[in-house]
Amino acid sequence: MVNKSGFNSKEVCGYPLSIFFIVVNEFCERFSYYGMRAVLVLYFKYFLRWDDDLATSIYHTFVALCYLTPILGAIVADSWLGKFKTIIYLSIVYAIGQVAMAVSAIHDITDTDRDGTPNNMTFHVVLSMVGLFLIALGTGGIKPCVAAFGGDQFGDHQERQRRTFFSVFYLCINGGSLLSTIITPILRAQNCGIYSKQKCYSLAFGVPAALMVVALVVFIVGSGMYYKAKPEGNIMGDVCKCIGFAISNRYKHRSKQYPSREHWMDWAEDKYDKLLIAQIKMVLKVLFLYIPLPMFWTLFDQKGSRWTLQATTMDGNFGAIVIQPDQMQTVNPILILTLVPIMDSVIYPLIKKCGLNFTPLKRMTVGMFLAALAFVCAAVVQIEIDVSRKHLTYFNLTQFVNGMNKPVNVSTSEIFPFLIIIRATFFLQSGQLSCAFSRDFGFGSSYTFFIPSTLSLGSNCQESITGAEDIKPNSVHMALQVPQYFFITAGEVMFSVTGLEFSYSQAPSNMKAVLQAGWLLTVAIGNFIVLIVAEVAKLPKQWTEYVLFASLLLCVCIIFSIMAYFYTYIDPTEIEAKFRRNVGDDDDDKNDKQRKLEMEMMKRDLDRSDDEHYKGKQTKM
Ligand SMILES: C[C@H](N)C(=O)N[C@@H](CC(=O)O)C(=O)O
Repeated sequence: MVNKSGFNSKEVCGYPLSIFFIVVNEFCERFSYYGMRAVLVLYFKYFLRWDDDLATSIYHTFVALCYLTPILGAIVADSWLGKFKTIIYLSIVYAIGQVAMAVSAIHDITDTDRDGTPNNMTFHVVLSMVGLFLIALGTGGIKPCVAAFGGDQFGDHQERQRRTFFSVFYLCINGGSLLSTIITPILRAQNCGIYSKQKCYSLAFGVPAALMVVALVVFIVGSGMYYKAKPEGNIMGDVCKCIGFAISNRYKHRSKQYPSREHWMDWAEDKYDKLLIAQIKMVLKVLFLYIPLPMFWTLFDQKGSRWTLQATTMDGNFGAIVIQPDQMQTVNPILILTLVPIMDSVIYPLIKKCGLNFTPLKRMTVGMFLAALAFVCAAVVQIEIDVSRKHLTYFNLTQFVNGMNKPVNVSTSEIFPFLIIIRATFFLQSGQLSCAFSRDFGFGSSYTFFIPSTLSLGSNCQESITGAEDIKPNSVHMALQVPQYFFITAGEVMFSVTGLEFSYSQAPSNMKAVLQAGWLLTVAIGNFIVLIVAEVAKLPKQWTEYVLFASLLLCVCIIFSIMAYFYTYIDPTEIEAKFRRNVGDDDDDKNDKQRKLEMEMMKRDLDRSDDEHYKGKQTKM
């Protein structure tokens, strides 16, 4: 197949062979990212010994950084290295970051007294922060490049195949996320260590690190097959310069003696191309609409922090299997994989059949509302938990009272025979003699065991050890989190999937990446808002914080619906074509005056947005 730039690529069933490598790369990379992210907040809390607030703050700072760096990646790729090299270099940075995380979680490195806890916590904190910074740089930097690089592999005649590629790409993201969110919490729950045993965070970070190396190798293997477009120049820089010039020119001509112009961007006309100005106006219109959006992400991304911490105080025993608190996050990709097809093939067509025009902005508004509802559910669950228990912890706190007149060493290993139940085996040792006994634990329970003075070490001590329950096991079941996951994921489908499509359709051809970067920026800001609200509000009860977030999103949802009502959909391709016809056509026999008149009319059209409508009709909201 020869694509638009004359590049000859191998094809399989009408698809460029090269996309196979890109899709596998994405699967492994998302596995790596979501796998590491799933256990991150618990690593902060139980390995680094941070409190819930600090763990939540650093978690959201990290996520925010991951969504800030795409701008950097897009600039580097477009104006300097090109997408291929950017992906390779930043993937190496990313893999190094993941390895640093895995090493930072090996407690034996600094566990000089071999009691299972690190003795130099600063080493672990610094190494993990460096690791997280490199991961944020890597994952964010390649984010805008990989999907676009995949899109580049298709020729103009392969529109249908390109669309299918993006669907498969999205499925790979969620497939990778689903699998890793199941696997890494299992790895994290194991005990491992050289001298003493600890929860195996090193393995939970090590496997994502290995997957990132696999992602890189797969991408490099496909190297000879890719179409590698040359960097197109820094469009983001051009946009900023043009806006900067419009503002400074407007300021220079602020005196009344200068006639005003229809739009403030028109002040850039003295230096910049009219087409570029028209394209920037389209982008600004959408960016203005983005202003309330971060609040959605503020709630959405708390799945990995507050909701996971909430799950640690709940009972994960589902009969045949025991679900780890961090594994509850898998409900999101599972629901995504089921809800997206249901929405597309049943719900939306049904709404259309009822005669309702469920436009993208209406869907996004409903998505916000559903996310607010999810937090109301989270608040109700939290009240239930607070009523059921006072001491909240997932990990079993166990202490021993030694009735013998000699010191006894106690060590433990937890066994998960395919996650059937949490069973801990304790080894008691004094000199050469030892014995073992096992107990089943409920989630969150705490026990004190009594070692009787008559205990005979060296024989079976299963029956001799008695225990008293200090803290009852968590009684509120993790299944109660399913409604909040359902609403937040339904919200994600309506808000995020629609929003991405909306941004793409409303962006001028050369500025789709700019709008994608703007979209990702809303995610970053949303994560910063979590920090600000949590810090400023400092609410004593967790459920009140959930209610506060739900109320804030509800207010923002109302503001967004009003803004959306006044938005009129445009068709950027048509507007661009009109401009090109008029600006670049030297053979045109129209005289300058007439051409100028037409240009003015089009500009007015664009400013008022009353000639182009969503799907050819006047569509508000
Ligand atoms: C796993 C999420 N449901 C998902 O689809 N995430 C996307 C979009 C995003 O959050 O950036 C992804 O990881 O690319």
